[in-house]
Amino acid sequence: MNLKDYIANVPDFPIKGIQFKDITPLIGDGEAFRYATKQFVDFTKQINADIIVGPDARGFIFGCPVATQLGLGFIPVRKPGKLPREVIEHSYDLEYGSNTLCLHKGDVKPGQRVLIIDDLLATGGTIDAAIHLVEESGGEVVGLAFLIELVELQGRQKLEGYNVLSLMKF
Ligand SMILES: O=P(O)(O)OC[C@H]1O[C@H](OP(=O)(O)OP(=O)(O)O)[C@H](O)[C@@H]1O
Ligand SMILES: Nc1ncnc2[nH]cnc12
Repeated sequence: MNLKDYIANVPDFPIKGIQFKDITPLIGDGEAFRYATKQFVDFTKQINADIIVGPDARGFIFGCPVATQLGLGFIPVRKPGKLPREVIEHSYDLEYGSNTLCLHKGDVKPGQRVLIIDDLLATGGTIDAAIHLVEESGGEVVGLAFLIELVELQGRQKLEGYNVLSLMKF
């Protein structure tokens, strides 16, 4: 299966100059969604992760099915004002703006083997923030998995030393 057939390119969204990669055709197709999830499940087994972390919001779409298929927990990393208990937070820039991500204090346990799953790696700001939060909690980031990597934006440079999987490169 060629997963690229299920990604729509949308020029100038959300602002002029951005080539937005729309994943909704992929997740709207049962076979394509299952195929992508299977790649993530195989990677999770291979690196022996014991918990999945996913950034708000598209990281939830791919992280949750992997967690349920393997009987692992899922921990959300969320945008500000969404998590009800005490959080730790980290701010970052992205391709179109800046943001802050939050993680409930104590959700990731010291020594846990964490796989972070997100839909897309662009500048790497989001994943870098998620890594900071997991490591500040004492978790060990044993893998980073993305559906899409935007190679020109060089997000991978921020991820040296980590085990990175991307299912598609644009
Ligand atoms: O590598 P980066 O430059 O950080 O960009 C990648 C991030 O950007 C998008 O999320 P966005 O913040 O747009 O939020 P959403 O998932 O709620 O749409 C995408 O889902 C990644 O999380
Ligand atoms: N070009 C892009 N397409 C979709 N999501 C993104 N997140 C950051 N850059 C993106």
